[in-house]
Amino acid sequence: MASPTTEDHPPHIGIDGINEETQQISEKDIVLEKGGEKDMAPLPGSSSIHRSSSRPQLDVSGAAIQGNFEEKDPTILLPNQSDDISHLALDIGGSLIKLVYFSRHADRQVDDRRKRKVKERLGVSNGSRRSYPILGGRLHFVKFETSKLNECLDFIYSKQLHRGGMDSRCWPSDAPQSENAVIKATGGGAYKFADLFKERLGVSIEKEDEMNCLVAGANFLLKAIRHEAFTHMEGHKEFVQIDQNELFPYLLVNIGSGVSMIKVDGDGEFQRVSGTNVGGGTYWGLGRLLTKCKSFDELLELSQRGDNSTIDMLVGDIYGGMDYSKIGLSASTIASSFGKAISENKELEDYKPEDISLSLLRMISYNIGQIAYLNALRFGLKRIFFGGFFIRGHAYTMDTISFAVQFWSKGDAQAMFLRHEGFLGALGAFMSYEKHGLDDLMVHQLVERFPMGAPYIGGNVHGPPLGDLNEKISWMEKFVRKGTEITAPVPMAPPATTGLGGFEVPSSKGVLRPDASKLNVGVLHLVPSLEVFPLLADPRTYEPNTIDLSDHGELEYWFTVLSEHLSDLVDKAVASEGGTDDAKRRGDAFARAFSAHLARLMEEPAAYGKLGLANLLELREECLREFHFFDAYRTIKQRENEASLAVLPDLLLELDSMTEDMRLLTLIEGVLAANIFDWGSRACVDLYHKGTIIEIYRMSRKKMQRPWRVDDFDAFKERMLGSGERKPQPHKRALLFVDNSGADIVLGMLPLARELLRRGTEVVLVANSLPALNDVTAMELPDIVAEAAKHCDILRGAAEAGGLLVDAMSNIQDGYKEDTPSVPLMVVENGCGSPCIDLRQVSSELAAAAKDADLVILEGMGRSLHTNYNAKFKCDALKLAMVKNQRLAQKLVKGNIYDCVCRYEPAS
Ligand SMILES: CC(C)(COP(=O)(O)O)[C@@H](O)C(=O)NCCC(=O)O
Ligand SMILES: [Mn+2]
Repeated sequence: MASPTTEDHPPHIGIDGINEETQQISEKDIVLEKGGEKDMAPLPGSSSIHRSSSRPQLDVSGAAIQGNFEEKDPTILLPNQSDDISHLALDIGGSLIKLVYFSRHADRQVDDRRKRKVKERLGVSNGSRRSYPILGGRLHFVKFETSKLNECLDFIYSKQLHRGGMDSRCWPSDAPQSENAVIKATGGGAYKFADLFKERLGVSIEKEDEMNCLVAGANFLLKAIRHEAFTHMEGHKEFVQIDQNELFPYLLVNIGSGVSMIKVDGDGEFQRVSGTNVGGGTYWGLGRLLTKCKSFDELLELSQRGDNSTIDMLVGDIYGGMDYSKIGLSASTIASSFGKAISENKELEDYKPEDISLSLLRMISYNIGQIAYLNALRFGLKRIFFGGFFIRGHAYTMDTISFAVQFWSKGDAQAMFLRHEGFLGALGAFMSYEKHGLDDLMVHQLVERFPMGAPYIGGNVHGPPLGDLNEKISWMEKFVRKGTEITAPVPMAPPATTGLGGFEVPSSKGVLRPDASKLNVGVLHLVPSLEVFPLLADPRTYEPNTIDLSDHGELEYWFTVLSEHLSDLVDKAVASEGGTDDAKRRGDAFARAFSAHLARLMEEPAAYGKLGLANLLELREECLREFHFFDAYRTIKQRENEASLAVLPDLLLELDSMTEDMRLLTLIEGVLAANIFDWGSRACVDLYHKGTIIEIYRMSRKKMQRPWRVDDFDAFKERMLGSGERKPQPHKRALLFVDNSGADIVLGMLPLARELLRRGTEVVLVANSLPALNDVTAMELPDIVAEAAKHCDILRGAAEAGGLLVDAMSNIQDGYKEDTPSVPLMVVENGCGSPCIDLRQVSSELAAAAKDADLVILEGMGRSLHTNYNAKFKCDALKLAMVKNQRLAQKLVKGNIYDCVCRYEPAS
């Protein structure tokens, strides 16, 4: 093997991100000044991560939750904490600077009685929280070209990241700066630019060993991020579920300017087993000389149009166009990179730059893939993860590396790539801050978001300062004008392979935008209070999405649906904010941002992780919130609630006059019929022009004849009412995942809840934490229940018992109240703000409520069809929805729009 190993220690060996020049500088800067002592930076391969003690640390003594303990992002008061914590870390490589920084969530101090009552009644515990608190907050990933270091320093300064507090709302920027402010950094530039940081920002760089950081970063990502690792073969990206218990050992191949290969055996347990000096720097350096390209990305983009057979010597060139099939080589396999150049009487100018670029890319990628595999073989490692910014999410590079690994291992080993490929070192440096509390965060406590702005910062497209809405909007306005390519979906060509050997031409074509890799990572929201829903039969195999958008036809269809909804949604959103000029401007920016996301995902569906329909619907809501539209359907919801509450007394009278059997059927019919009030469905919205709310409700009720398309009503009835003389035990506690406002909740789910209460079952209404379309929220529900309770003793008694009526009932005449003890009716928030629900990440109050529940009712298309249709529960489950989309009806239930689903599954 041509590449040197660690034992050789040749002077030219490439360490990721450090070129020869920076290494020389590092040699003299490697001695750290620390109180006059000389402290050597740890050598690569040392076995544990260096925990700084000179760094100010979070002082968690006396820590307490401020305000309400069950806040989604609880604020934790650290009374003994001085404000000089700087959770910013850097990886300053030869070509790129990577920043990871933490910002605390804005405080959301709502004095919410409902939550306190729920906590009291359900005994909500700390859940999986550890003994010391972690701050709810966000991890941001940003990068700059090293040549634009000044921009990076400006960015740090503008956000005051060096001053201690990450978030000017928490730690005012005019707070006195700590004398000894320190920032953790790794990479050669941590040595090279230390003085500049001191001069420009007044901060000292505390150097962290590069290998330690890479490993710590990779371990964190592989354990904490669900869709982090993926395979990439012949243009097809597939996320790999990593079982934490089977993660180690693995080979980490970090491709920076040079390449490091590290055998990782555990947290802080690793050894740099090999490396090669032929890496990203080689591609860029040679490529620049040979093609005159001005940037790495330009060179990479050039390769997309290249044909390496004009310059590489292929097997076919040697064998007269034939395969050498006896040893498994096709005619198109590269026999010798650049080999044709020796036999042709040509000069450099005679070769196309694009062919040269492709030839170089293939040469280097194959070489790295092959060396990586040989090292995996040497140590018996099955998993190889490739990271580093050489890869840049570039499909062809990944395909080439994968091909090499597959080819040489004969399919035994697999190359895997990481979404945060370039941030391993910076993340590791971040992890080296002591007691930030992130080391053992779990997958369900992290939610990744893709705001407009953050991913674009640095490089040639500049994003707005995060959090500044106004600048974000003007940036969106400029951005769409500038980056037109992002709004134009690129069709995906099927890969062209040649059977035995390599690819003829890059199989993963498409436009490589210069900012491509910036779009692949979002902001990690750390929400310590999220938990896995305890009633899932098997959380490991649970997949929330029913519709897998990796099917291109599906993807195209839903993208069209969402694009067509957009102008209507913008109108509603703008109207909800009074139709002001500011609202219109924000509406415009939202539409641009969401369209840009759609275009990006159309081009690369797995760019943000595994993509299902639920993710798209959630992205839309997130995007609205990003442009400060917090409840676009507020007025519509209010109007529909009022209209439905007005007819509720008549409905209850009608129900009470029925037999038990008849009543149960009418109640389920009522839920299905009222689910027609869905402002997310194009067909339903068209219907609303044709009549009043009550007229549409009646029409829908009339069409409810059984059998429904999926009809397990008889089984459900038998469980509820028994058969013959046998009267079954009522359920102890039912969780009702409610959906829309208006008729859906008032005339559908509340009467069903009332029936369960009447039968002695405790009822927990589970509603959204944040608004999404016309879904009812947990904040809104107590008032609706209180209004309904004015007409119903059962609801009133239960709501009182559940602590829902403290305020709302004070205006009811005393004479009306009864003292009969009642099973409680409660309301809990589900932890999300989407029309769908991922039960791997729910609020801790819902998780607590689930502990004693033996019946789950999921209602609506989002929660029971788009997600959870195939979910299995430990307890009885009923899924109720009207299918309000023709294509979904055909695909899921082989039926038609407005068909209904009543799916009952006893405890598994
Ligand atoms: C967004 C929704 C899931 C909401 O449905 P719900 O959960 O309220 O029943 C649904 O309206 C939907 O899938 N709409 C997009 C498809 C369409 O317009 O046909
Ligand atoms: Mn809904």
